[in-house]
Amino acid sequence: MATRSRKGKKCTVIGGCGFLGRYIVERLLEEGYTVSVFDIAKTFEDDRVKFFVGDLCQEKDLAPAISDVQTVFHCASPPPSSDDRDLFYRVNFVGTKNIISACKKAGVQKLVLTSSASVVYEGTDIKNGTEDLPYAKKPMDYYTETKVLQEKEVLAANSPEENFFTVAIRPHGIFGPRDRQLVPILVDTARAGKTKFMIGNGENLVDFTYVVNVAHGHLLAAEHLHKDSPVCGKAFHITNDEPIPFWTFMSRILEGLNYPSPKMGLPYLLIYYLAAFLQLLCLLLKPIKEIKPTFTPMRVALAGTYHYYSCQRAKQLMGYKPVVPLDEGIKLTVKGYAHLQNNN
Ligand SMILES: NC(=O)C1=CN([C@@H]2O[C@H](COP(=O)(O)OP(=O)(O)OC[C@H]3O[C@@H](n4cnc5c(N)ncnc54)[C@H](O)[C@@H]3O)[C@@H](O)[C@H]2O)C=CC1
Ligand SMILES: CC(C)=CCC[C@@H](C)[C@H]1CC[C@H]2C3=C(CC[C@]12C)[C@@]1(C)CCC(=O)C[C@@H]1CC3
Repeated sequence: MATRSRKGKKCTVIGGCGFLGRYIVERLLEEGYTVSVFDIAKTFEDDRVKFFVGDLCQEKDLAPAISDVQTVFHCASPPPSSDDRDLFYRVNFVGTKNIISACKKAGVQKLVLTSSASVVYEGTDIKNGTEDLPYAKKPMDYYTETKVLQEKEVLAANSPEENFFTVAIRPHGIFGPRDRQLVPILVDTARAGKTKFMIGNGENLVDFTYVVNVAHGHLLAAEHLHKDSPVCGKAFHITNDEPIPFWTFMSRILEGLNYPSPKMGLPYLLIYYLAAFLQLLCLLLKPIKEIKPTFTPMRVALAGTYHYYSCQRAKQLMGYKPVVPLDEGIKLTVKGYAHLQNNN
């Protein structure tokens, strides 16, 4: 009993120096957990946290970081903007198999994976999609392709007979202060004068999820992960439960940072096929010059289609509900990015 209670509040966050990972760490500390962080790069200091710097692609690096802990949170991934197929495969697929193997050897009881709602997205409308939707047969990019492989691996590893329980959390469009993808890329796009027009008619509803709600969903999942729990071996959408027109959300952020927001829409299919052509051109020119287009087919699809998800399963099985409403999350985010304000 002593061993179990001693391990009970000890956990490791793999990818804990990242945008979401650090919020999970902060939430765990608030809840009285003993927290270790494993990451390939240490990006912050906190005397309450034990840091392990290593590469999850090397299973031997993992062992010291997960020794004597009950729960591992795995939220490491290469940035979705990367186009390095091999990196995605090594980190998200092979690396995740390393984590499963290392957890089982170390006697870790719970593995909480940060997956993505995008694992069912193929660039066409999804309205109030449930977790029962099939995995994307034709993922739109390498990132999504390896997130599908990763989630399948983790859920299949759920093994009550080995006292090893797994769960996958599927957030979508995570935003908040310290984000490295959404707001910084949006501001760069605005500064390049590329947000004069919106893609599509601006009516498509999308889930954007304030980061504290995602961290909250991860802790709820860990707390409900135990023998005979209906949570084991399942995926859960975690959203703000407030789908919003994509360009309304973007305009709120842009105007909050004093950038002009798009007023006119361009035909979605025209921009999508233009983006696909540009992607092919960049591929052909790669041996001569590396060009990274802002509007990739995936981003155009995300900007021009409906994609919002039901979190009913998380509400029913984990008692999930967002702790920060969307409007408040947007205000906190704008405030957190004052340094990116338009001063012209
Ligand atoms: N940002 C978003 O909108 C969404 C993100 N996700 C998922 O959430 C998770 C966290 O995403 P973010 O916090 O946005 O990413 P991030 O890039 O801020 O954090 C990822 C962390 O993983 C670490 N990492 C990468 N490769 C590693 C390796 N080989 N060994 C050890 N550590 C490594 C990085 O150093 C970084 O600290 C990812 O799994 C991502 O797929 C899911 C849905 C939406
Ligand atoms: C069209 C344009 C240039 C918009 C600027 C914002 C975009 C960079 C974000 C809008 C939706 C975001 C998003 C993700 C990354 C950043 C955006 C494309 C993810 C692909 C990140 C990883 C995931 O798991 C799914 C996310 C979907 C939404």
